[in-house]
Amino acid sequence: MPPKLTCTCRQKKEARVHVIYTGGTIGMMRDDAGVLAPMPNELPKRLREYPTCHDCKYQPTYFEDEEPPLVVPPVEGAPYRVLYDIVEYTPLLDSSSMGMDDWRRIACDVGENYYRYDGFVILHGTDTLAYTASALAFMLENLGKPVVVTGAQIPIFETRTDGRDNFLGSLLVAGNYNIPEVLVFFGNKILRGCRTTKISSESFHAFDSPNQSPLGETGINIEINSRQIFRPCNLAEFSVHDRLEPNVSLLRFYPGITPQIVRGVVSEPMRGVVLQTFGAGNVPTQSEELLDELRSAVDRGVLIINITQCGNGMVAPIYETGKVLTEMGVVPGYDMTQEAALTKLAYVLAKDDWDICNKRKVMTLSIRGELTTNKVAKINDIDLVEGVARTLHLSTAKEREQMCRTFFPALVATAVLEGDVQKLSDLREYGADLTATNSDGRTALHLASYAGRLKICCTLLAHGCPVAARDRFNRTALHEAVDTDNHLIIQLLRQNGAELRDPPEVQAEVLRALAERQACKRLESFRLAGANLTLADRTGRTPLHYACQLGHIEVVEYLLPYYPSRYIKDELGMTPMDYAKAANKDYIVTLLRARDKADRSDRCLCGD
Ligand SMILES: NC(=O)C[C@H](N)C(=O)O
Repeated sequence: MPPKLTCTCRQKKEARVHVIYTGGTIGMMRDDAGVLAPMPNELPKRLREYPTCHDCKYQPTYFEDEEPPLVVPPVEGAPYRVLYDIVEYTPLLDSSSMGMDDWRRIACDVGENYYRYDGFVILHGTDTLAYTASALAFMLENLGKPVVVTGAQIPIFETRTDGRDNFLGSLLVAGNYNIPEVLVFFGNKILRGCRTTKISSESFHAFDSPNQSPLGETGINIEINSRQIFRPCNLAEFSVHDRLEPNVSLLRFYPGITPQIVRGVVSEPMRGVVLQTFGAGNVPTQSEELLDELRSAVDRGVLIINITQCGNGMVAPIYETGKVLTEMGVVPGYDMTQEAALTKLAYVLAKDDWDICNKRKVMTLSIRGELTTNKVAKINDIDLVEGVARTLHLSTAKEREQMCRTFFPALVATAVLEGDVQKLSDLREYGADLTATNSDGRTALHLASYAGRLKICCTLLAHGCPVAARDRFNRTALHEAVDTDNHLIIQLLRQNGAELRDPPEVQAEVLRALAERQACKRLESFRLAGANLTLADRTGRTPLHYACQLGHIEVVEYLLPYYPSRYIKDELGMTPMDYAKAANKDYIVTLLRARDKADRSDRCLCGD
């Protein structure tokens, strides 16, 4: 029999928050010498006695078999009354003593209680709080509820404590806001967990997220910047990834660092290393020995990530001293904090079903909003690709490749139609195949020729897009350029070896129709594309025969220079002149005679 609720249902607007108390200053007490140490069983007991932390008059809804929950006193503007319970860890730890096993324990406890609560608060020491918050952000996959990590600089039992505000603020955020992220609430700021770093050992504003503005702030009101929230665009079920690779390390460069020190860090059994380099990602390049240590580690399969020592900004390949790392296969970590880079590396390396290429790739992508890459900033379409990869839960290289095969042609087509050469190059760099064909067998070059995009045609040809590719209607890019009378593109394609290659009888029919329709511009397009304007149809008649018979003066004038002989006879033995005379096209007869005269005098001048 399920346990009974003390109220028939949750009729009241209540939210349930599960608090996990791991240790840290927030719950510590001072001994006579003023030294702080954790005190087991004190925090939950005392909180019931603090009117600011527990409203003893409120009748909460809870199951008969559980302890009555604590209740946050009413807060103006908060939609829900927050009920909370606390589980206390044994032993309570100063966060300096915490490690991967503790992150795993917290993640699993969140996992086990996930569906019973609306949100979670983790009470934690401040010293390594940013590491735990970052690790949880990666380990809690497809998180759909807030998990707020907080602590204090002064214990909650003391008069000047910051712990009470941090604790209550965290409870309110966890119970009232739909923020599906691991957050850090500290000193009135709501920060993304995997962007956070500790910046002060004394200030109440002990945390900051250097490359990302806060997700919210508390003042008179709680203000949430909803645009900043990282919302997973999928409906996948929440899960805990509880494995982490322990053999990961941080290596901070400093002037004078020796190859031996580098070797000590990157050698067996190390599987991943985060380099904290100078400025925009630079290392000393004078020592080949030092670079060789890194190079051979990468070759052995050690996943090495490059982040900056600077509090602000990101690694970017703008200096020779930084480029050397990228060239040897060190992966840029952009603007990740050291906490995010290390914990992400431990998480990614423990994904046994991902191959090394995929692991390297994921390290450069934002999977929880932990980094900004200049690539993503440069081209929004790639956000789309990443978004779709996340939505579809694509994690293996093969799955991503399949998705890209579907997506890239559409993105390439957009870049082609917009004439955006930069976007096209970005897409290519990102893995798009510019020579690919769609289901109709058409290439990007077909489209660019049709759309009249000369520069795009040049780029595509330079990247090996086949000039002679025929679609399922047997048409080439040259046909597209002819059909749109784009003479510059026709010439470009011809210079690159394009040919019409249509059967002569087909070409002759087309040219006849053009002469009849007086389409001189199109005739010129065909000529530039390599067509022979004197081609005769099945009756032996050329375009000039038809133009003369119909009296199309402009067409006759256009065609004449391309006819070395105007006395071509059709199957009836008739020349163009015969047709002009028979149809009484006197002006054309005059034109043809004038042309004969001019030819004769040309021949005399040449001495023929
Ligand atoms: N303010 C604190 O919580 C510092 C403490 N040493 C800890 O990290 O557990």
